[in-house]
Amino acid sequence: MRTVVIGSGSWGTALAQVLQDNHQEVLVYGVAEAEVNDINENHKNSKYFEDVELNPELKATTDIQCVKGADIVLLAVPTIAIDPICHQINDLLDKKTIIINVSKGFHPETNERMSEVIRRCIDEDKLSSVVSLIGPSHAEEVVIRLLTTIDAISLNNEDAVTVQNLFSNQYLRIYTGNDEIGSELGVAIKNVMAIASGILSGLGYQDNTRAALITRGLQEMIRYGVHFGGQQKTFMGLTGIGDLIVTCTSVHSRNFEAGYQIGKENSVENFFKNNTKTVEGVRTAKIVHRVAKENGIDMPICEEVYQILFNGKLPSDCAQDLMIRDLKKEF
Ligand SMILES: NC(=O)C1=CN([C@@H]2O[C@H](COP(=O)(O)OP(=O)(O)OC[C@H]3O[C@@H](n4cnc5c(N)ncnc54)[C@H](OP(=O)(O)O)[C@@H]3O)[C@@H](O)[C@H]2O)C=CC1
Ligand SMILES: O=C(CO)COP(=O)(O)O
Repeated sequence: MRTVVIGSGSWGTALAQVLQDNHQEVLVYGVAEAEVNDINENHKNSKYFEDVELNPELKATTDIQCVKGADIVLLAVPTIAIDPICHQINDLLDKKTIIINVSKGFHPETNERMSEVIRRCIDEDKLSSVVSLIGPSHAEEVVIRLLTTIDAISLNNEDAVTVQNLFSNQYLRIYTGNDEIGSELGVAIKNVMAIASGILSGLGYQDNTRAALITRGLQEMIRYGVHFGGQQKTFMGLTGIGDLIVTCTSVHSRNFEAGYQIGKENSVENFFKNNTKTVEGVRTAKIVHRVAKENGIDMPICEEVYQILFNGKLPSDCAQDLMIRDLKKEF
């Protein structure tokens, strides 16, 4: 099986290295020449991983033609780039290909999940199926081979098992599943919760508050996911509580880090002025606000994050407002 990884950022590099470690045929395609040269010449991707020595066999290219003849294409670009990238590669694919999605979020205009975007953009005769390879996994840890478990989620079980076998090894364990809706909604919305968790930490709140955020945040994820056809049990798994924990508690999380700065400064101004990182939860907060309103889904934590990011509400006021809402039963 020949795999092309589109995106020479942090997750693309870490996942390509997994395949290289597994002695699979793999090539990274990147738009940034500096990243591609760094991988080929120095066996590093210093922009994302500083001094980490990559598998020296790993190779990268800036030539998109490399997609031709691929059995598997793994898309490791931000959600906003999935639609244009799919249109770009559609003309180059020459057989039924497994497309692996690892992005967490929604299409910025249509609200589609990533699998839906890919199925819309890739011709039916060129697509075997979409497999979402998602779960609690910071690239910074996978790239140094720390033990990690994630899911290969697909409507096509055979392709999910193919991906499971290709990527699994002694430091990465892949489970399969078929609840595409529940899984993709879980990993998208947890990014909003990670921003909330960072905000609360930046404001000075500690362990009790984070436990409350994770527990009540999970209820919001379930409410939203089940409304759109996801299975409740999925949210108890790697793409639900698993991914929620890892991003709400980790210094590696860019969503948490963004929230932390916003909470610390009690303002979004500097974040929006200076941020250059992929912080998917920001766009997701906007979409969840819109969709939840249209569908009458109660998402109080997501709504406060939206108000902070886009309506100028003070983070400290949001934390207090969540506490003084009408009292109710837990379940
Ligand atoms: N990093 C992680 O630990 C994890 C990330 N994810 C998800 O993976 C997705 C990708 O994130 P991640 O790798 O972290 O992001 P990064 O910011 O680390 O890297 C993104 C890469 O995509 C490139 N890129 C952007 N637009 C295009 C395009 N149109 N064509 C080709 N390349 C493009 C960027 O190039 P340039 O440098 O030139 O901007 C960069 O190399 C996100 O949805 C994220 O939520 C999921 C699990 C773990
Ligand atoms: O999705 C992730 C870990 O599972 C990565 O989180 P961040 O995008 O917040 O860094």
